[in-house]
Amino acid sequence: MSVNEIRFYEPDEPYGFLSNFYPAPIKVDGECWATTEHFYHAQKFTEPELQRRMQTARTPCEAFKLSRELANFVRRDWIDVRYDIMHFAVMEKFIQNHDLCQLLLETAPATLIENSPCDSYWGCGGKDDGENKLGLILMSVRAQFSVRTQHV
Ligand SMILES: Nc1c(N[C@@H]2O[C@H](COP(=O)(O)O)[C@@H](O)[C@H]2O)[nH]c(=O)[nH]c1=O
Repeated sequence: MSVNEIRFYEPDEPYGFLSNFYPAPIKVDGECWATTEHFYHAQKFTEPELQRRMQTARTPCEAFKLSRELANFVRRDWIDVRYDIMHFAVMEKFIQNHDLCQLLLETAPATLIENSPCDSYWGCGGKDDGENKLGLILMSVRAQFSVRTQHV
């Protein structure tokens, strides 16, 4: 692995704080979410009851699995809105968790890559040719915080 590149995936591995499964709580419109993963999956649903089930999932993995079991109820425009929702969630994660924001800034200028063998949209995918959208969002958020820090 090049020093110019940081790969992350599981929350308990090195750089695991970059994962959405990492326990970094956020509060949105007065509602608390244990991880960005809980929040992200809840946004797939319009029914408050289903959102609640995501919010109260015991682990991010449980929210992930539950959202797949409820695939028939996912909002129709999900593919169109998921990127912006993820960007919002990741931004909030680092706005609201200052220690993690500092760690994120310390990863610069490395390229951040979600090392997911099974996700070629959010991660690098099995053949390392995925879109790595989560890594791109993290770098975009890092750049925004970096600019803010320079102007303080
Ligand atoms: N599957 C996975 C991670 N990948 C995460 O799964 C989410 C993708 O959800 P979806 O858009 O429904 O396919 C997204 O947050 C992505 O970063 N991360 C982890 O630590 N462990 C996992 O097992």
